[in-house]
Amino acid sequence: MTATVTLAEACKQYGRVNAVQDVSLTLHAGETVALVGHNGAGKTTLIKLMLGLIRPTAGAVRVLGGDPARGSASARRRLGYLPESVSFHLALTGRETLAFYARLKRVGPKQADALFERVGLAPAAVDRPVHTYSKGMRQRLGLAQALLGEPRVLFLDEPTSGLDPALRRHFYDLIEELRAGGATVLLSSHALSELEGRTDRIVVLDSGTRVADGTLDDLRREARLPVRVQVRFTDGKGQAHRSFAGRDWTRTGAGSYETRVDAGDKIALLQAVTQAPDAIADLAIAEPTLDDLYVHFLGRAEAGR
Ligand SMILES: Nc1ncnc2c1ncn2[C@@H]1O[C@H](COP(=O)(O)OP(=O)(O)OP(=O)(O)O)[C@@H](O)[C@H]1O
Repeated sequence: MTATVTLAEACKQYGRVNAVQDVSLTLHAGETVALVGHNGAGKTTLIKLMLGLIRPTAGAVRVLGGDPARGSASARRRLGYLPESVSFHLALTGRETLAFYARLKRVGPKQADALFERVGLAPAAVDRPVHTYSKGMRQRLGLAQALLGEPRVLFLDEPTSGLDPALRRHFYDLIEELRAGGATVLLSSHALSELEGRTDRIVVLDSGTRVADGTLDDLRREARLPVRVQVRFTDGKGQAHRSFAGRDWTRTGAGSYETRVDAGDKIALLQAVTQAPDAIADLAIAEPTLDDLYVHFLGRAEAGR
């Protein structure tokens, strides 16, 4: 895998605030990485370091083989950025706005026009002033701006906040296309549940420090959180089920019970549970969600302080 972004013990201090502390991180071509963390965890600061908008107080940042803060125009053209709050000149139309950014990136108007279709901005809207746009339309325009010049590395700060489910799905389809085309996509988000299955890797930041980094499976293995097994019995004899298959079960509804089991004991429990198939109307296994993992890693970081 080709590394496109490398941070080596990068730090950024604002006065006494350690916005980013000793973060080492490598992103690769064709990889979608989610950057998650609480408000003020340092996500935007980290993205600005990678964009070269600010310089690290200590450590090193390399993007596409160079120092992004030295910012050669050709290197910048290969980066795309969608900021958390997109603010456009409201009197300009969508087409004028994109043409403005296209000139800055030295991209021809044809490519800019093609992007409207790619991000799903309707032709009827393109020549209307931006002040008439809904939040979703502005976000599409923002994304078109970020995609100008076919960037090799894309930084998207809270890209789906405020978007309805259909728009979010369209947005993730686009991200998948970019990833398949070999781009590196880093997106910061608070919307953990929607990231599951949509990113290759998750990086958790807490108070400027990287506290976890891996695939969802890696994080699950590391966290060793219990798996929830839920069973619905064919009869409603409550008491008899509370110690079913040699475990304690908690009633969750009529005939439904739940128990928590270490990931390593899951198969043995399922074997025990399915010994009496006629007694079981339904069975479900709930792996720890990204929300569960996030709470775990933040709690662990707090305990270490
Ligand atoms: N220009 C700045 N001057 C001073 N402090 C700053 C500056 N930018 C960020 N900070 C501080 O650095 C820390 C990290 O902020 P940052 O915006 O990177 O967090 P974030 O994870 O993006 O937060 P959010 O999810 O709320 O957008 C915060 O304590 C913030 O107050």
